[in-house]
Amino acid sequence: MGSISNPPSVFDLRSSLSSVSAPAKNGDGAISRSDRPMALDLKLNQRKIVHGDAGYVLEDVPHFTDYIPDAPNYPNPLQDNPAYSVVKQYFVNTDDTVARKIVVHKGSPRGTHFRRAGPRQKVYFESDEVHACIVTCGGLCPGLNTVIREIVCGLAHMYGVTKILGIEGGYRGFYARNTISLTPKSVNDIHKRGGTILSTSRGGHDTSKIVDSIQDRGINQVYIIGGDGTQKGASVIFEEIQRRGLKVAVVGIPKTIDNDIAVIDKSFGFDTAVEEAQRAINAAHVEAGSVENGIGVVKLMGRYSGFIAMYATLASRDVDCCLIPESPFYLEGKGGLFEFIEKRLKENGHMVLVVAEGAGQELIAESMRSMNHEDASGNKLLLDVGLWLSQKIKDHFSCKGKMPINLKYIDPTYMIRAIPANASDNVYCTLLAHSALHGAMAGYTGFTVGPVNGRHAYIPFYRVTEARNNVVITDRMWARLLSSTNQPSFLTLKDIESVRHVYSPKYLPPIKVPVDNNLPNCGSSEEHHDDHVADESSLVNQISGTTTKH
Ligand SMILES: Nc1ncnc2c1ncn2[C@@H]1O[C@H](COP(=O)(O)OP(=O)(O)OP(=O)(O)O)[C@@H](O)[C@H]1O
Ligand SMILES: O=P(O)(O)OC[C@H]1O[C@](O)(CO)[C@@H](O)[C@@H]1O
Ligand SMILES: [Mg+2]
Repeated sequence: MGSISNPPSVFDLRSSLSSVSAPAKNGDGAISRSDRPMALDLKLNQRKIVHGDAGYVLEDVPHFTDYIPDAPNYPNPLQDNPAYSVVKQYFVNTDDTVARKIVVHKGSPRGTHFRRAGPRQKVYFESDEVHACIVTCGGLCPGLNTVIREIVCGLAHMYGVTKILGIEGGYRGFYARNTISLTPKSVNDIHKRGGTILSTSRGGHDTSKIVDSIQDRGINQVYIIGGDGTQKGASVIFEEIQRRGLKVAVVGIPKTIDNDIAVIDKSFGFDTAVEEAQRAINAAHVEAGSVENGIGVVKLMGRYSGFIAMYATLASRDVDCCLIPESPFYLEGKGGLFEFIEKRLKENGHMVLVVAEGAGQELIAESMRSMNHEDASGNKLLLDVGLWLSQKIKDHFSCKGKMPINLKYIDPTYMIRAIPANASDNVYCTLLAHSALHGAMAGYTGFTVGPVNGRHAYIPFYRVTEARNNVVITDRMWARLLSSTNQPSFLTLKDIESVRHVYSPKYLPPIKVPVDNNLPNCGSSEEHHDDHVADESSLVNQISGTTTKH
């Protein structure tokens, strides 16, 4: 496939380890601790990067043979399976890779690629040797049970695996709970239920206790379903397993209702959540449209990323304003939210506002002077922006001389994630589960599965854990939203330039917030805030829209 380069932080494990003399192994095929060569320790956890012609780069995932050079392999039993053996080219070509970027220019380098997911001709487990386990961590997401079901049924029906354990209650279940046996019969109907039959948790990641439990139980395939935190946890479990020289495949299946996992096209359950959010937005629209100066406020999930709010808004077309964590906003003065609400009420007599739970946190902190609480996993605990914003709007319009309003606040947050997956998410979950188990059977480990530009791929853990997927407010999708709602962008040209250069909510420049500590604030809405005065330049016009919404 091309030459392998060795820049300082990059090196090819397979070629380097082939020069390490084969160490002694214990009964389960693992290299015993005392016999493990130093070279192995030093070369573990390095990235596998292969360079090819014309700027081609493969960011490969680890394989058993990287640290167990003489791991035996066997023909894939699928070749004798009547359902699959008739499929032309059922097995993936070992050289198939998936491009990270598909929009390219003449002469641009071929760029980063990932190994294509799917069944291989050779497997590194015999069917009766496999002892798999499945764990779900983090928050709920539609489709969790479908993924569990499809891993169990896929392993059983395609590879004849009979030993599959469910780890209950997330990571801490490895060392603090009993396991449950999973069979195709016991999981048959679970995709019709929301939640996870294995239950889940935050916190409790104790790497050595988890790996001890895996080793003690003789587990050799670990399927870990969860979000960004879970994938970080899976990555350190994999590192420890590799350090101990165990033949154990560690596979991450990305789960996040917020759609904030990098590289993959979309996370499962996201479409279902967006669909369910429509019901709340419809209710807000009906309520707002049935009274004079009605305002419907809907809070949707999205801790750091506003994808659910953005897509729910775009899908609904009833939303007048969408606020997300990535796009700072302000309330008072020219170009502020209150001015926009007043304008829209005068034009239409009602309006709907969708706010992602992570939006406006700095504004709330400013007026409440409290923040920085964390959950068991270390995630920031958010202040309730929906309640806060509703109160602020009510206070503003209750001032003498302002128009009377009728505001209804709808908070469907948990309702959009505690439901079963819709049809397309269910199919997507099947593909994820199959990609995961084909990869584990083929000896790959330390990877996350997911679609990249429509093709399923094996992605190294570091790729999905080192950055978060955010709505890019200088991209066309956010511009589409702004032109659909015709809301102000709340940004100056300077802000736009800053987000272009360093895109991440935590790097957003501090926004000058009008003083709003005294409730209710009946200050003049004519007050000018120069930092936010809408600039008439073409860029601002392009993203803020100018026409009236009906
Ligand atoms: N950096 C980390 N290293 C090891 N384990 C981690 C790390 N971050 C999180 N975890 C563990 O991963 C599990 C899930 O993390 P978290 O609660 O952040 O949810 P998540 O996987 O990000 O899902 P969600 O999308 O619901 O937030 C927890 O048990 C937590 O202890
Ligand atoms: O209340 P819990 O279970 O901690 O989950 C809430 C969080 O989980 C998510 O759904 C996913 O991270 C966020 O949108 C939300 O902030
Ligand atoms: Mg998370």
